[in-house]
Order: sequence, then C-alpha cells, then structure tokens
Amino acid sequence: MRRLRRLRRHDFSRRLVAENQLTAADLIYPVFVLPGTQQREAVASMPGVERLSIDLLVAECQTIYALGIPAVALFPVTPAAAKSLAAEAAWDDEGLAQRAVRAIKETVPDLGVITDVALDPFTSHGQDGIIDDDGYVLNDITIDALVKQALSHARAGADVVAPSDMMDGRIGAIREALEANGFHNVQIMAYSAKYASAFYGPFRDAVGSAGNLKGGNKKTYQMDPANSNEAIHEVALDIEEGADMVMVKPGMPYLDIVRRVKDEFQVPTFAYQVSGEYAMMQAAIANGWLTEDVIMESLLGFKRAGADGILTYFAKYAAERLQSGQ
Ligand SMILES: NCc1[nH]cc(CCC(=O)O)c1CC(=O)O
Ligand SMILES: [Mg+2]
Repeated sequence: MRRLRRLRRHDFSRRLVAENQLTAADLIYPVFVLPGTQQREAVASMPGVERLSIDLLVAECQTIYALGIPAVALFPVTPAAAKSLAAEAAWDDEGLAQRAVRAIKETVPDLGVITDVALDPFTSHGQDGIIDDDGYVLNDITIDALVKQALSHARAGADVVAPSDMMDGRIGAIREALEANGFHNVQIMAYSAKYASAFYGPFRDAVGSAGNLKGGNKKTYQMDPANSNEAIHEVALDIEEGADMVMVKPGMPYLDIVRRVKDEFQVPTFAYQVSGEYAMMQAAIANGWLTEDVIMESLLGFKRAGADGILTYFAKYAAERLQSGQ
C-alpha cells in the first residue's frame, strides 16, 4: 500500500524529505532610522520593532550580520520640518538614510545595505510622488526626483537601491543614471508588484507618514488587489528596464503572485511580509491565540511559493531561532 504517512513517522525522515528549507540567508531585515543619538523608540502597532538612531542601529547591524542575515533595508523617519511638497530632503547627501548607509558600511562593510527609493517619508502629504493641484501623483516629474534620490544613495555607498513607489519607467531611468555616473555595480531591487494594500498601516505609523496622508490612499499608482496578470506585466517591464531583483508586496495574501512571477521569469524574486502581517501575528501571539510557531511556518510558506528571500520584521527572531536549531 502507498502510505505517505510512512515518511512522516520519524523526525529523521521528515527532515530527509523536506522539499524546502528556510535559512538565515533568505532574510532581509527592514529597520527604521531616527535622527539624533542614543534614541530608541517602540512602534506601538508593531510590538518588538524599535526605531533606532544611527549609533544604535550600527550596533544592531553587527548583531544582524553575526546572525548570518545578508542585508538590511533602511527606512528613515523624517522630522516633520524636513518634509515638503517637492521632497527635496530625499536627495540630501547629509540626510538620515545617506548618513545611516555610510555609518553601517564603515562598521559592518559586508552587510548588504538596501535603501528605499520613494518620496513618501519626505512629502508633506505622504504620497510617494510630486502631486498636481488635484493631488494626482505626477509620474515623470516624480521620476526625476527618484533618480536624484537613488544617485544620492549610491554616492553614500548603498549596495542596493529599492524603488518602492510604483511610478512607470522609474527602473529604466534609475538604471541609466547609475550607469552614467559610474555606479555599474549598484543593484536594483524593484518593488515591481506592489499592491494598494491596507496591510501597510503600521509601517506608516512607524515612519510617521500616516498623519500626512490624512486617510488618503495610493490607488492611482499601487496595484489593485484584484489583479494578477497585471503583476506579470509590471515585473516584465522592470526586468527589461534593468532590475536585478524583483519583489511582490505584501506577502502572505499574495503568495499566488510570488509563484506566478517565479515560474514566469526565473529571476531573483523577493516577497515583503509587511507591517500589517507582522502586527496580526504578534497581536495573536500576545493574546495567546497563536503560538510563535506561526512565524517560522509563515516564512517557510514564502520559500514554498518560490521566493528567493523575504523582507520581514521577524528576520532577527527567525535567524536566532535557526541558529539555536529549533
Ligand atoms: N514607499 C512606501 C513604502 N515602503 C514600504 C512600505 C510598507 C512596508 C510595510 O508595511 O511593512 C511602504 C508603505 C506604503 O506604500 O505606503
Ligand atoms: Mg511598474
């Protein structure tokens, strides 16, 4: 009799036949950067996540590197006074993101540093671009700003720039500018299929853009959650324009998209387990409704769906757990 339970009988054979494996090398740790020194702030809607000033962040990065996590993704928390309609602070070479990149590369040079290329932390209205009088985000004018921001990150020493804004054509423009300025080896991780999702709420609290958005949404540039074929077109364009890696975001509700993208293109494909997914799981765990085992199960799900790596606020927790062999 064909008994599929036979191999499940013992731990040794369950391990031998496991089809997928999660390792620390699959993880990218998103971190929030504060101005000042010795600053550490909790994020209420993301229990366990802290915003850190650069000095504390550098120390944290040493721990992250020692755990075998390949890279961090930086998200600056911009003071309200530095926000404007045209988001000029985004390409300030002395900006928070730029200074954080330099500090990390100086102390932990082998840790990959990924920067967020998008204007929302720097606009007074919280949108990811420059708006017209009606509040519509202008595509090509925004691209000019994104190019300046990406070049500024590259000058600071960023290994990877990650445009998360969903303007059409920005990958091509950024790639061209990087090449023209001698940054031939700066990688682009494109947020290619980024959906207009309600799962980003806690992140907007963390970077302080929720208040600026005033309940507004990003539906005129981020994708409609109803769509799947459109994600394939978005990814195809970004690869053609010069992306080295592509991303699907959010994560768990969009694993079907991760699988389709991986099958269709076979390029390095990442998924972002976003703030709302983190908050949901942490809330249930804190209430005793779920155990922490859901964390590792959720991360393995990304591997099974075909992701090469996962951006997750659980990266440090997961790497520690993998190291201790649990
Ligand atoms: N450029 C904005 C950006 N970059 C990363 C996230 C969300 C990440 C998360 O929720 O964890 C967002 C939010 C948004 O689009 O409003
Ligand atoms: Mg696109």
